[in-house]
Amino acid sequence: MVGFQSDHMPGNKCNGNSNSFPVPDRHERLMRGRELRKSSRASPDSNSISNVGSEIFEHDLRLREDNNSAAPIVERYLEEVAAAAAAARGERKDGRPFRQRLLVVANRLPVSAIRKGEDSWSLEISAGGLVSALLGVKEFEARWIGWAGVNVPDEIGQKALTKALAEKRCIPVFLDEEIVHQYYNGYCNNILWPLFHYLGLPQEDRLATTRSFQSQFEAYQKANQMFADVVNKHYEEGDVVWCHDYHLMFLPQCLKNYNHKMKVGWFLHTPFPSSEIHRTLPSRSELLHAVLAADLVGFHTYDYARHFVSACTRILGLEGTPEGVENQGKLTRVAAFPIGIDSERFIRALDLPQVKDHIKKLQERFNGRKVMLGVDRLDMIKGIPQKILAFEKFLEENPGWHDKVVLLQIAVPTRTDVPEYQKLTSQVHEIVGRINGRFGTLTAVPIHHLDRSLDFHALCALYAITDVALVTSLRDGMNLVSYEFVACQDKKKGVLILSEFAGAAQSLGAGAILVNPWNITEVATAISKALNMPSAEREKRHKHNYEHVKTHTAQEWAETFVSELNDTVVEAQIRTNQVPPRLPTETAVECYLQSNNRLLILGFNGTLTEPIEREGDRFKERELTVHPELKQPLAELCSDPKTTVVVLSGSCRTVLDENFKEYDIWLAAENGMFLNPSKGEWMTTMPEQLNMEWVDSVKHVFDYFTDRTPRSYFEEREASLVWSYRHADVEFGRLQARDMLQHLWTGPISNASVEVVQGSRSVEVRAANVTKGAAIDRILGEIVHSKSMTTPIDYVLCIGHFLTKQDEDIYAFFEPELPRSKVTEGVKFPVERVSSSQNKGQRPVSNSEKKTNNHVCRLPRRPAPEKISWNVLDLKKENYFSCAVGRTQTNARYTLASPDEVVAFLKELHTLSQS
Ligand SMILES: O=P(O)(O)OC[C@H]1O[C@H](O[C@H]2O[C@H](CO)[C@@H](O)[C@H](O)[C@H]2O)[C@H](O)[C@@H](O)[C@@H]1O
Ligand SMILES: O=c1ccn([C@@H]2O[C@H](COP(=O)(O)OP(=O)(O)O)[C@@H](O)[C@H]2O)c(=O)[nH]1
Repeated sequence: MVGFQSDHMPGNKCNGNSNSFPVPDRHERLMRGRELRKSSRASPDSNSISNVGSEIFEHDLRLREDNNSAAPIVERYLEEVAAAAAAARGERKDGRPFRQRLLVVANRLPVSAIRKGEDSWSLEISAGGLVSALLGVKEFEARWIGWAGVNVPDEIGQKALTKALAEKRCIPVFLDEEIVHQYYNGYCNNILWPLFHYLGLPQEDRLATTRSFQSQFEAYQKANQMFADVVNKHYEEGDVVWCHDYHLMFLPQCLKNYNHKMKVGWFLHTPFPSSEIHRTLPSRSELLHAVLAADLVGFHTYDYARHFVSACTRILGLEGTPEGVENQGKLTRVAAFPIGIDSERFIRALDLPQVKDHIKKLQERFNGRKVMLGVDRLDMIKGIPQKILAFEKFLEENPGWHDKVVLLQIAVPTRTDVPEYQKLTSQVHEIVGRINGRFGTLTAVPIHHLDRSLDFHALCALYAITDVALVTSLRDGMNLVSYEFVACQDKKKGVLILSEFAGAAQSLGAGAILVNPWNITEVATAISKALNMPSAEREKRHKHNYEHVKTHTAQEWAETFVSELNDTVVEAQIRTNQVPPRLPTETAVECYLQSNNRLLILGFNGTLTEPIEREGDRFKERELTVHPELKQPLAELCSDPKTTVVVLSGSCRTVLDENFKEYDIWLAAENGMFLNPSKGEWMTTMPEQLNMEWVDSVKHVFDYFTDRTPRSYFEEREASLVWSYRHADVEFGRLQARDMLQHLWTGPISNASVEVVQGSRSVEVRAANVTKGAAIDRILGEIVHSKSMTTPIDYVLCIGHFLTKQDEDIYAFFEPELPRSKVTEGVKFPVERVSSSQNKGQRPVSNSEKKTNNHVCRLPRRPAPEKISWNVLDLKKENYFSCAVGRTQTNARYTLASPDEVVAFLKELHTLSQS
C-alpha cells in the first residue's frame, strides 16, 4: 500500500515534547472567548474583557487538575500556557482582573494640534477612517502613540504639547520637517500609497524619483525607529502593541529587535496589492520581512491577506500556509479583520437637537430635489473625477432629472504638500466648473463641491437626508463613509452605490449597487437605477446593510484583533513547547572530547549544503554542494582515528562522490541503499526482493507533470524517483505537486508497495522500506566489521534534515532510552550477493549510473546489529545527540535552524578537538 509521508510528524517520547494532553485548539479558544465577551457585554456587572480571560484561565487550570497523573512535562507546559494566557489577558499576579493596556501606534494621532502660543495648544479631532474606527474602541486601557501633524522644533512647545496630549491619553512622536517631507510626503504618500492602490510607482520625472527613492526609504526607516523608541519608553510588560498602516511597516521589526517578548500586531488599512505589484518596489523584501516580525498581521479582506501571503511566498520564497507565513519554524499569523464603525454613535447623533436642526435646514434647502452624496478625502484613489463624469453622463442621458437632482461632493483636503494631490484638486475643480456651466441655471447648479471637512453633526445630518450615496473609489482599503451612510439611513432607506474595488464591497455588497468606477456608463446607469428604485427594494437592500453595520462594529473589530493577537502568542508558546530544544553545542563538544570511539552521522541536503541563492521565488539552478566553510574542518574531523563520519543522504552516488571524494568518510547514498566505505568501492545494501514494478507507472506520471510544469525535472534513482520543482514558479509548483500527490494517492499505483514522500519542493516515490531508518543497522554492521572495531562506540551525533518518519527512525535506532528490540523491529539484515538484474520487476539502471553500477557489489552478510550492537554500542544517554535541521516537528532530541548553524557547530567541534 502507498504510504504517505509529509513534513509533519509528532514529537517523540525522548525529546520530551509529546503528550496527548487535550489543549483546546485555537478555534475552540477563540470561540469560547467570543461567547464570553458577548455574554459579559450583555451582563451589566461584568463589562470588562478581563472577566473573559479569567474564565479561560480557569478552564486551563481545570484541565490541569483533570490530568494530574500526567508527567511533570505536562505540568510545566500547562503552567507556561496558563501564565502566558494570564499575561496575555492582563491578569494581575494576585488574580485581580484589570483592563489590558493597548498601545495603539499610528502615524497620525486621533487629534491634530494647533499652536496657540509658545506653550499653549488646541487639539482637534483628525479626519480619516483610521481615526474614526479607533475612536470606537473602548474595551481597552488604550494609549495612542503617533505624530500630531505639526512640526514642534522647540523644547517648550514639545513639553506643552506632550502635557496637553497626555490628557487625551496620547503620546506624541516628534518628527522634524525634513523627516516628514521624506518619510510622510515622500515614501508613504508618494510611493507606498499609490502602489498599494494599484496606481504604480511614480512615472513622471522618473530619474528624480529614482534618485530620491533611497533617501526617502532611509527616512522611512528612521521615522519607524523614532516611533519604536517612543513605544519602548512607554511599554510595560503585558501590554499589547498594535501598529497601524503602511506608514509603520518597519515598526514590528524595530520593536521585536528591542524586546522579542513584546506582543506585536500590525494592521494594514489600505489594500495589499497583488504580489506582481508589490514586487516592483525596490525595498519589497525588507518591508515584508519587517512586517513578518509581528505576531499577527491583519487586513480588511481575505483578498489583501492572500496577496500578502503570496508576496511572502513569491518574493521571499517563504512557506505560506492557510494560517500565515512560516519562516524557519516561526509562524506569523495572517488573517482578515474587516473594520467597522461605532454605529451607535451615529444612530444616537440623529436624535440630537443640533443634528435635527441641520437636517431641517438641508431638507428646506434641497426641497424638491433628490440628494446624491459623495464624502471623500480629495485623493486620487477615491475616483472623484470618475464619479463626476458618470454624473455628467447621467444628466446627459436623463434631461428630465436636470432640476430634480443635486450631487453634494464633500472633498476633504488631504496631503496637500504632495504634488499629485495638488494636481488632483485643480483637475476636479475644472470638471465641476465645466459640468455646472453646462447644466446649471441662474438659480441652481447640479454639483455642490466643497473643498473642506464637516464636523460630525453636520456630516450625520447630510448622511440622513441623502437619497443616494455614491462611493466610486478606484481602490479603497475599506471605506467607512459607506458604513456611516448606512448607519444614518434607517428612516430614509436610501441607496448606496458602491465601488467593487472598495473593501466595503465585500461586506455591504448584498445591499449596495456594486459598480466598476472605471466604467462611466455603468455608474451612470446605476445612478438612474438608484434614483428610480421602488421603496420595497430600497428597504430590503437597506436592511441587509444596516444589520451588518450595527453588528460589525469598530469595537468588535478591535476586540477580535486583540484577542487573536493574545491567542497567537499563546499558540506560539504551545508550538515552542512542542519543538525540541536547540542542540546544546557546548555539551555536545565536551562529550565529544571525552569519548573514545565516536560516530558522526550527517545528512547532506539541507544539513551540510551551501545556501542556494534565489532568483525571486526560485532557487538558482545549481548542483548541491557542500558548504565551502566546512571543507577543512570536515576533512580533519574525518581523519581523526577516534571518529567515524558517515554522510547518509537521499542523493545518488555521483553527487556524494563529487562532493566528498577527498575525505576519509563513509558515504551512504539513496537513503542508505548504497554504501561506500572511506575511499572504497560502492556496495549495495538494497534488500533483494525490492518490488520495482511501480516504476514505469510513476515515470509516466512524472513525465506528464514535468511537461506541464516549466523548470521542473525528475531524477531516476535505483530505488526511487524524485520530481523536483525547486526551479519552477513556487505557487504553480505547489499546485502541481498537490495534483500529482492526489493522483499518486488514488491512481494506478495506489496499491503498490511504495512510499510517497512530500519534500518542501519535491515529490519522491520510493520502494517501501527504502529509508534511512531501515538502512542504518546494515551500515552500522558494515562499519563495525570493516573497521574491526574493538572499542565500543561511546558517542553518537546524528544530524539531518530528514523528511519522513521512517527516515527519522534513525534517531530512535541509537536512542539509549528506547528498548532496542522495538527500534530494529521489522528491519532485515542484508542478504548475500544477488545480481540486481535478477530482481523481477526492477527497473533498468540508468545510463549515467551504469558505470558506477559495474562496480557495485552486494554487501556481505554481517551479524545482525541486534547481536553485535550491545558490544559495539556503549552509549550513555548523555553521549547521544540526535538533531533535526530546519524542522520543528521531529523525533530528534534537539534542533538546529539551518545548515549555517550545523557548519558553525562542526567548526567549533573541529577547533576544540585540535586544541
Ligand atoms: O492621515 P492622512 O494621511 O490624512 O490620511 C487619512 C487616513 O487615510 C487612510 O485610511 C484608510 O483607513 C480606513 C479605515 O481602515 C479605510 O476605511 C480606508 O479605506 C483607508 O484608506 C489611511 O490608511 C490612514 O492611515 C490615514 O490616516
Ligand atoms: O468632513 C469630513 C469628511 C469625512 N470624515 C470622516 O473621514 C472618514 C473617512 O474614512 P474612509 O474609510 O471612508 O476613508 P479614508 O479617508 O480613511 O481613506 C470617515 O470616518 C468620515 O466620517 C470627517 O471626519 N469629516
